Amino acid sequence: MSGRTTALTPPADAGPPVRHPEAPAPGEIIGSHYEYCFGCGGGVAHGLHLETRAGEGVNVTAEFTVREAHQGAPGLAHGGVLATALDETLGSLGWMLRVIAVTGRLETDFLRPVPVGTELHLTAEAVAVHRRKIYCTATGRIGGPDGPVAVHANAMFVEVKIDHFIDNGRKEEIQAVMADPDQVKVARAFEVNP
Ligand SMILES: CCCCC/C=C\C/C=C\C/C=C\C/C=C\CCCC(=O)SCCNC(=O)CCNC(=O)[C@H](O)C(C)(C)COP(=O)(O)OP(=O)(O)OC[C@H]1O[C@@H](n2cnc3c(N)ncnc32)[C@H](O)[C@@H]1OP(=O)(O)O
Repeated sequence: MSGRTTALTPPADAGPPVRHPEAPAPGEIIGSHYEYCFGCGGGVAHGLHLETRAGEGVNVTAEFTVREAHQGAPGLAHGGVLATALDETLGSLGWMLRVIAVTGRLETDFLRPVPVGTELHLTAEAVAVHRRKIYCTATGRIGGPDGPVAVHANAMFVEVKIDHFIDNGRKEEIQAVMADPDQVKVARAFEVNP
């Protein structure tokens, strides 16, 4: 056992999340961070193709249409796919704080079944920051921004440096992204973080 707490309640000395001055403007679409990301990449045929927009605070919204390839039970979305949609939306909060962060812990409540063909409307918000830890929540609603809540997550992301990917990713893919000027631009955007 690591001895670390698994609680998703921020510690008493956590601070409020602060929107970075160079965060994308409210309403701006936050493009995919990686073409082959299962959550947002355009290069993954059966991926979620999630499209995320910046909010006014340290928050984002996103939409995802459940397709045949995303089923668990007949005609219903797989729970893991729904968790992925929440995870991906939460991952985009890094753009609002201008840090790279990976999921440390993700706790998901599944409140309603989600049929194939549903447009799931997602929101995510950072609620507190403690050292490298970002505490956040996300909600997915059926059919529209005010639709019934189908899924909800509480999560804790951990800030990392770009080396997290360079050191741990498979060489083939790392070399390919480093040779792609658009991808290097995405990585650099996070490195300049005053
Ligand atoms: C140029 C090439 C690269 C190009 C890359 C392209 C683009 C990059 C841009 C954006 C990409 C960003 C993210 C991806 C985006 C979206 C996808 C959705 C998000 C994901 O899908 S992402 C994948 C799933 N995710 C992982 O693959 C993480 C695997 N994991 C680890 O890599 C380590 O585990 C890590 C780094 C999490 C921590 O490791 P570490 O050694 O850095 O730090 P440490 O362990 O000290 O933790 C520090 C503090 O967090 C606390 N803490 C940690 N884990 C905890 C837990 N589970 N529960 C409770 N507390 C926890 C500790 O207790 C301590 O707390 P305290 O500060 O209070 O002591």
